[in-house]
Amino acid sequence: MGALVEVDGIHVRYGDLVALRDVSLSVAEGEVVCIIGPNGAGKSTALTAIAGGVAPYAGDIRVGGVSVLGLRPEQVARLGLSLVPEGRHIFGTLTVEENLRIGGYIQGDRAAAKADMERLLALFPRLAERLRYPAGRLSGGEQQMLAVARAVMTRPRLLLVDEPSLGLAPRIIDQIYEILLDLRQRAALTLLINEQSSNRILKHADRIYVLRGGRVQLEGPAADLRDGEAIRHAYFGFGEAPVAPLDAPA
Ligand SMILES: Nc1ncnc2c1ncn2[C@@H]1O[C@H](COP(=O)(O)OP(=O)(O)OP(=O)(O)O)[C@@H](O)[C@H]1O
Repeated sequence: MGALVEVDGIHVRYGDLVALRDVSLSVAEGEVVCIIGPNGAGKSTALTAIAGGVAPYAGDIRVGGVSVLGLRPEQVARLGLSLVPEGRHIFGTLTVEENLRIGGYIQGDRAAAKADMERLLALFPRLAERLRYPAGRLSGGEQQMLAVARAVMTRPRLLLVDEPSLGLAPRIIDQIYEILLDLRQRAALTLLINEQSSNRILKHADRIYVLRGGRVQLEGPAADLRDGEAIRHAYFGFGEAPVAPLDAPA
């Protein structure tokens, strides 16, 4: 069997702006793959394209061997994919429990959804303590946990997560990653994660793609890139002075 996700030379534009140029990437079943890159590199566009939210004008994207071109996002979701978008998009006026039920509703099987919710709440004790809170009152980290938990309630085999660290304290980011990696084991999840900075990711990912200016500048096993030098060059451009340390806030 081929890779679970195969992105094959895609080009994406918004009007006159070309956001992705000839981007190819793949994610094998069970892998944790991370796309890193600065603001505007095209990371969100890549995830959105895989999830069927924006159509490439050239190239192909296959999930589980099926081309997603021409499919609506809900049809792509049925191939076993769930996207946790940047900014989380939880329903702020609904309770934590209601948000999770929506994920379960999408899955369809009520008994299985109930069992899933119980298992997930054991993994997310902070959510379990706040089941009846309006989700909009949760902290940023708790909202991120809820967004991940809700996505997992749809029983995906592939979870796409757009910048899970954004705006969160280091300790909370570590917790989110612990949970993501735990879910990878327990729920047999394959993960494709966008991040702006690389230090945590190099610890957790199997493979890395560096995107800048809409192009893949570098790809490789995280273990080969740990010293950070190749990533710095790809991230900032050869011959250009780094404008900020990789992990400095944007
Ligand atoms: N809906 C849209 N309409 C027009 N331009 C867009 C749209 N979405 C993204 N862009 C542009 O496409 C380029 C890539 O954006 P994208 O959000 O994919 O980058 P990113 O790497 O995810 O950046 P960030 O880390 O800031 O989210 C940027 O120049 C952005 O302004």
